[in-house]
Amino acid sequence: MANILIIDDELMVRTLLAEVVTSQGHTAASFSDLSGGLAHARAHACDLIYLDVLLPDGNGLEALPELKKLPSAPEVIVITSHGDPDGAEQAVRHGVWEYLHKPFTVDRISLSLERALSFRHRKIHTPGGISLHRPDIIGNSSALLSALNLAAEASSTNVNVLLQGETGTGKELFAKVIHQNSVRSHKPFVTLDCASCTDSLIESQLFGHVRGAFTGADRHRDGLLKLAHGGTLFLDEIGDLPLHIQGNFLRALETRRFRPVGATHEAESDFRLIAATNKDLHEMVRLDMFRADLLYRLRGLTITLPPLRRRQEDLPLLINHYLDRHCRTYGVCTKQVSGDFMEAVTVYDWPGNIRELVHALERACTASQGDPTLFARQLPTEIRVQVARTLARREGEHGLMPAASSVSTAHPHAEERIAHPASIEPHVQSLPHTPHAMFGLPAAYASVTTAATPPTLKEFRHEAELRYLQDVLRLTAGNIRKAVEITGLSRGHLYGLMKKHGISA
Ligand SMILES: Nc1ncnc2c1ncn2[C@@H]1O[C@H](COP(=O)(O)OP(=O)(O)OP(=O)(O)O)[C@@H](O)[C@H]1O
Repeated sequence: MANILIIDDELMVRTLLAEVVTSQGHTAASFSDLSGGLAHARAHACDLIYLDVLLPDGNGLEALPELKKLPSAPEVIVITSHGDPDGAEQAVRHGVWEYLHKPFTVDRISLSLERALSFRHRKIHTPGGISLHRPDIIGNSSALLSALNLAAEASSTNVNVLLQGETGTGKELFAKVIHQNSVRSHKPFVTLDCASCTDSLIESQLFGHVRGAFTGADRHRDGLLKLAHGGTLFLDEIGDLPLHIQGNFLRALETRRFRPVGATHEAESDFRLIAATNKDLHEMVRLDMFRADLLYRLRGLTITLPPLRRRQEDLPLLINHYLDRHCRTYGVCTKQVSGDFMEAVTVYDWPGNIRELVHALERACTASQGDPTLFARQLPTEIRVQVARTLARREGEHGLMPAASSVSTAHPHAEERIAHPASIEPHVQSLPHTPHAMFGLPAAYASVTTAATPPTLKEFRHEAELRYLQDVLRLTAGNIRKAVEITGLSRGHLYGLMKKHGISA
């Protein structure tokens, strides 16, 4: 049984809310003004407060900071007038559980009450907050955990969710996890990538069409809104939703009613919306490319996913996870990563985020074949080019490279097996290369992006191979046994390459 406080100046609203609350076995205390409600909240522990915005003695939203600090930390449902998106937005920004538009139905109140109390129950009974089942979302950085907390909150509510973040940060993954953890999990999760549909197609994709609605419409077809009934509609790249459809979609979002193309009657669907974008929707609103009222609606709860470069502490976990997966997929031996590999992935800024990391690991995995250790040279060339440039820039700025030992490693054993640049410093002090430059990238790298005629891939490979062999032999002081161990080549292959490049041990 929960204790519910109702603060609303309309008798009808107080009566309706109190009836629903008590019919579900909870207690209700009602007040028509803010001061009476606040006094009650200070004196009695509450689980949930229904709070009207416009009250005779003040604005309910202004009382939110005090209500949130109450020892019982109640959930708050703000009651706003219909068609007041700003009030709704403000309510959400104040961290309230949900907002209800007047007039509301008994069903709507019951549903929101049930969800708010179930959220509270889980919050109170789960140490450290609400749990979220997220086997596919890897990482424990604080930036990711903040996003996961919001996802947990989103999964306990029915509010619209807007996922923001650069490409490859996991927006679709989060959308699925929110759906899977919600009460709608047993219903469909329906996806539409707004960027991949033509303007003419997107309307019938969303709303469906009747037979004969347009040339080629030879039969009635349900749209995605309908298919998502009871479940979740995930609109990816919502910034690409054509302007002329945004109005109809907004209406569907507000009323859960819409008209299929060519139909005379409206259809209904109880869908929950999760939208994603990597565009700046506010800027699009400013440029009249996106409707402001739709943006307000979308932002019931906004989750911004951090780029990988802001959560580098997750790299070891992500690398382990995906290396294991790729090794299983390709049936190759389990891989470890070397210090220079970790350094490279830490220095690189991953503009394609986790998607790019996943592909880079896959390529490294296949490139390394039977070698149990991955080296930086097995990363895609573009990544190594960027790493080389960044390191060179840093060297220019600071006069020296960052210490290799400062780079975290996922596999300390790999470090033991592979001569760590830091551990061979005495050998190389007199050499023109710094330890990093030894296993850095050949000079041809710079010309790839700067020269008028960049080297061919063959020339580039040749130089990289030569430079690598020279560095390994310098590092091992010409010890072929050690060079074989480092390179992972057979003795015969190593000698063959040395001969090709005219190198003697
Ligand atoms: N935290 C994570 N843990 C493990 N894998 C992740 C994580 N985040 C994303 N991924 C993986 O990265 C890839 C890209 O993720 P996803 O498609 O969800 O990104 P997105 O932000 O929706 O990208 P886009 O904006 O380009 O559509 C997927 O393979 C996904 O499984």
